[in-house]
Amino acid sequence: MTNTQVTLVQIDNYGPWTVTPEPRREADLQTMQSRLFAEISQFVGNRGGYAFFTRFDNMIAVTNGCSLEDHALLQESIGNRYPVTLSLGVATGTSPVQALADATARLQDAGSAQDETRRECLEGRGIEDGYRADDDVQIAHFDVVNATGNYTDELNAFDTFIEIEQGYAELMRHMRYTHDSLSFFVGGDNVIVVCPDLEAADYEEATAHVEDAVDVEMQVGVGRGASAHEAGFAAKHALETCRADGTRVELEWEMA
Ligand SMILES: Nc1nc2c(ncn2[C@@H]2O[C@H](COP(=O)(O)OP(=O)(O)OP(=O)(O)O)[C@@H](O)[C@H]2O)c(=O)[nH]1
Repeated sequence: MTNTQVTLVQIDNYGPWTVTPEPRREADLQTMQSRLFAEISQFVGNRGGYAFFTRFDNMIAVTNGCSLEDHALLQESIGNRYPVTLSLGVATGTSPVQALADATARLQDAGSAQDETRRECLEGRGIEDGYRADDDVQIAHFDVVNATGNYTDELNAFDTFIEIEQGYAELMRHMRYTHDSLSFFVGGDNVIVVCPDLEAADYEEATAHVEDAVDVEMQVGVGRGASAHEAGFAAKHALETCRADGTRVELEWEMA
């Protein structure tokens, strides 16, 4: 049974900061946001987690394997080196959506994202040592079938972007509302989805739904593991099998 540990990362009082004492140069904001994401991705990734940039002012991470002490160290390190601070909400659950909802509620209870007195909060709890299992995380790695041949080498780059984003938008909504899963665009034509215990039929249904709705064909490899990295790495191998065999869904634990 999955037990996903999810961390909501929120930049403290970021909206006001972007316009105080007057609006800051957009390129500087973009540079800082992407550097912050890189920091969080590296910090969490070194501990087996995955971080997703989502809206940049709010980022979401799968942090199985990261303790609350690790989270506090991340806050301290960012606070020492950047002009902004981070608040973190942490929660766990069999449903990634519910875990994220709980992590969000922890931060919302601590104060508004734009409350200048709410800084560097660390709220919630993670999975205690001794309670981890090898199948705590299920990750599905989706990708558009032959994106290069159908889109990248055929359409102008913006029209390709629209097609890929349409596929992502349909998939993310469907996985959220039908399969209790969190989907994140990670670049190119790839979407990484953090899932509860789903089966092959669920993934078959999801890819068929996206193709019916927006005419974008996807394939998916799925893995399980004690951490996002372990599950995600297994998913990447399963996706390689889709590419090699022309199959649409491969579950790493059901592969020969
Ligand atoms: N983040 C991430 N991006 C990837 C990964 N693999 C491929 N990509 C991105 O996806 C783009 C397209 O590569 P592929 O998905 O291999 O190409 P394709 O044309 O869709 O071919 P098939 O997947 O074999 O159908 C690349 O340019 C990368 O940007 C991955 O594991 N992670």
